[in-house]
Parts: sequence; structure tokens; C-alpha cells
Amino acid sequence: MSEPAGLWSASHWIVGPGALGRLIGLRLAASIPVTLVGRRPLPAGQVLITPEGDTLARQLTTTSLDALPDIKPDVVHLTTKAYAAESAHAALVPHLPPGTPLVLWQNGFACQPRLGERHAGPVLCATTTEGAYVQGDDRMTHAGHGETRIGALGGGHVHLAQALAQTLTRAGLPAWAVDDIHTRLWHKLAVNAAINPLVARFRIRNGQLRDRPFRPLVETVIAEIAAIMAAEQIPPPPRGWRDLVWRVVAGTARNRASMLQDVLAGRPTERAAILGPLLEAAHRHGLSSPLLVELDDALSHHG
Ligand SMILES: NC(=O)C1=CN([C@@H]2O[C@H](COP(=O)(O)OP(=O)(O)OC[C@H]3O[C@@H](n4cnc5c(N)ncnc54)[C@H](OP(=O)(O)O)[C@@H]3O)[C@@H](O)[C@H]2O)C=CC1
Ligand SMILES: CC(C)(CO)C(=O)C(=O)O
Repeated sequence: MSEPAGLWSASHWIVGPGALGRLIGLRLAASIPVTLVGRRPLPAGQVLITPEGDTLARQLTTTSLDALPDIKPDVVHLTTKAYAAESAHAALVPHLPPGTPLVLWQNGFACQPRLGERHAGPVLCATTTEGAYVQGDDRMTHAGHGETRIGALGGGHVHLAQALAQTLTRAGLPAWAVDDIHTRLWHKLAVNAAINPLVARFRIRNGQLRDRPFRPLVETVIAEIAAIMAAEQIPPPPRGWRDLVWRVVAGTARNRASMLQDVLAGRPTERAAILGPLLEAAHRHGLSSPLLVELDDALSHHG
């Protein structure tokens, strides 16, 4: 695959340099100019612990949204949580030349269509199974290798998606350009909706969903999600929704899911981006989804 000129040496801004943002930033920074843009500047010396236990130390340019450099980026990766993406984008936009490509890495399906409309330049969405968590302002752990898919919601910007996929792959984050990112985002949303609210509510690890008291609840949530997806004409995964969800439960059995971690830490959750689009679709199609509504309601007390 040949790469459009310039992307491998292009400068990348990572806006929202938490777990995923720093994973991308530190991996790219081995050979590409990267700037981490936060709400507050992070230390320039950053450390990444690899899944194999090795330590990668990097010096990066770090700054904050209120002190952006004059040199502009060629690509912006927005890696805040879903609920912060639109406000971060609004703060950033006055400082970006029109036409700057934007890559959205959020889970759920809330900010993507809205920013796709609003951003004055190409917008790509990425969905990834990489796993990362933050250990401090200068240290993060790449917990597990995964795969990333990138594409535009309308299916365009193919060369840009291919170039970015190649750039990420060369940096050690295997990535592919796809023409069905819309479907893939909804599949990831389905997995997150089936697992995250239940484990957050009962404060259990993902694997415990297989146990007797929780298993029927997972099955009910999957059935509600499958009905909504069918009404929305989202194609099911090849072996169906149950197979997809239970495979992820088995593969992440020891995980404390992100929503559980957020609830335990008293942080806002990504409830609105994950359950919101499902409940809106259920409403549009006149479908009843009592368990999803109950879980959404319970989580709403956590923000
Ligand atoms: N972590 C992972 O393994 C994966 C995460 N994802 C998705 O990626 C997204 C990011 O997740 P994750 O990296 O874990 O989240 P984190 O909370 O670790 O990182 C979010 C970062 O965004 C920063 N931030 C918040 N508001 C703003 C703002 N207005 N401007 C600039 N920066 C801001 C936060 O700063 P501060 O530190 O100041 O709060 C923080 O550094 C989520 O949608 C998540 O679902 C998807 C797959 C895997
Ligand atoms: C797939 C799952 C549920 C794995 O823990 C996840 O993506 C999350 O924690 O948000």
C-alpha cells in the first residue's frame, strides 16, 4: 500500500492526552513530531510501559488548549472521553487552519455525527481494541495489544484513512482503513452497552457476568439491543449479537470495565454516548427497552 506524501512526517496533535491519547502519542513520537494538548500541560518526559513490561521513555512537546503553538498540526487526534469531545473541539477550532483532518477516537456514537457535520475539514472515526490506562501525569500503561479500524462515516477520505492506518501500524498500533466504520462503531457500542452498565451497577469484573445472577440480565440487554439494531438497520455481526458480546466477556473476563472504574472513582461515565443513541433509536421506533432504561437511570445518578 503506498502512502500519500507527507503523512509519515506530518505533525500530529493529540488533544485529550489521557490513556488512549498518550498511547497513540508516545507510539507515534518515536519517529513523528507529536504535541500533546491537554487542559493543562503535562510533563515533557513521558513513560509508556508496554504489555510485555518494557519501558519506553520519550520527550514530547506538551501544551494546553490556552497556549497553543504557532506551528499548526497536519492531523489532530481527539482522544478525550466522549462527553468532553465537543467542548474540546470548540476550544481548538479557532486555532486550526480550515481543512485540518480530525480523527475521533471516542467510544459510543454521540459526538461523531455532530463533529462530522461541524468540523471544517476531513473527519475520520477510529475504533480500537487497544487497552491503556494512566498511572500519573508522566506515566501510562499499554495494558494489551489490539487492533484499530479507521474510516469516514460517509465512507470517503479513503486515502487519508489508509495513510493514517499505515502510520499507526508503523508506529506499533496495527490499524486498517475501512469503509464501514459506521457499522463498526455501532458494534462496539453494542458491546459496551451490554457489558459496561451492568458491571458498573453490580461492581463486578466482566467475567462475573457469566455467573448465574447476572447471565439472564446480559441476555435481556442483548435482546433489547438486537431489536434496536434491527430497527436501525445496523447489520448484525457475522455470528450474531450474543456471540459477539459473550466472546468479549470471555476475552476481558478479568477486566474492570471503564464504566465501573469511572463509577468507583466518582468520575462522569460515558453513559450518554453509549446508552443515549440506543434509547433515542428505541424511542424513534416505538420499541420498549425496560432494562436499558433502568440501567441508564441508575447510571444517571453518577453523571
Ligand atoms: N483507554 C482505553 O484503553 C480505551 C479508550 N477508548 C475510548 O477513548 C476515549 C478516551 O478514553 P481514555 O483515554 O481512557 O480517557 P482518559 O480519561 O484517560 O483521557 C481523557 C483525557 O482527556 C482530557 N480532557 C478532558 N477534557 C478535555 C478538554 N476539554 N480538552 C483537552 N483535554 C481534555 C483529560 O484531561 P484531565 O487529565 O485533565 O482530565 C484526559 O487527559 C473514550 O471515549 C474511551 O471510551 C477506546 C478504547 C480503549
Ligand atoms: C469491552 C470493554 C467492556 C472491556 O472492558 C470496554 O471497552 C470497556 O471497558 O469500556
